[in-house]
Amino acid sequence: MADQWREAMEFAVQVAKEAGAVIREALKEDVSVMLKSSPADLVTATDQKVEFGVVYSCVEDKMYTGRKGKGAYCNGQKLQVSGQKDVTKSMIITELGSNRNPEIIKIVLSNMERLLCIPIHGIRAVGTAAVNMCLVASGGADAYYEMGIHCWDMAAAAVIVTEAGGVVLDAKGGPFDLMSCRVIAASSKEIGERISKELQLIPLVRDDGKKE
Ligand SMILES: O=P([O-])([O-])O[C@@H]1[C@@H](O)[C@H](O)[C@@H](O)[C@H](O)[C@@H]1O
Ligand SMILES: [Mg+2]
Repeated sequence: MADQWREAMEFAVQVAKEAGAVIREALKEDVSVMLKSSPADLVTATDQKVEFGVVYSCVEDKMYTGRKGKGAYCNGQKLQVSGQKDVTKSMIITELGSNRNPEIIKIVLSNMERLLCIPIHGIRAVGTAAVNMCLVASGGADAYYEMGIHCWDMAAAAVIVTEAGGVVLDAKGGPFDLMSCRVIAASSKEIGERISKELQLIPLVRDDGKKE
């Protein structure tokens, strides 16, 4: 796993340099620094725009990478979303999340119920936002949505999804907002927007602390 992290680090440093970003010394240090500071994904932004993302799924030993305008890859193989547009044929990933407030749990479950009743084909939960989004990028699922996650959960994978031909949207529809703590990643705009119509929003505190 350390080798994979080093590879991710080297890729990150190389792309960041090309993008003219200032690289923090910590990024060049030992892999253990990264393991402490970034558990699942690694991302560097230029002018507040995400340029590239790396997600490493240690369970499967899969390294997902995506770079704006240059495509998305898994272990070197080009990624492409399923392209599914028909929500009734869609396999959707979501998570139960970590919030144990009974009112929030009710919303999470009722959102799943509404989607199942459209009907959609099925729902899966893999366990982590970053890998869920990469599954959409690789065509293994047609969409993923979640509310209550953070910018570090989705920044890297958002590039990977869009570079694989998918879309990232806000959970209420409209443009994706990295600081909003919610996302829909989909294989097509049609499926993403259809899902957003069914979702009751969960009250959240944004990552940047701004009011909605
Ligand atoms: O354990 P935690 O960091 O609060 O939160 C988890 C996230 O890290 C994960 O990416 C998300 O998809 C899960 O649903 C869960 O919420
Ligand atoms: Mg987390």
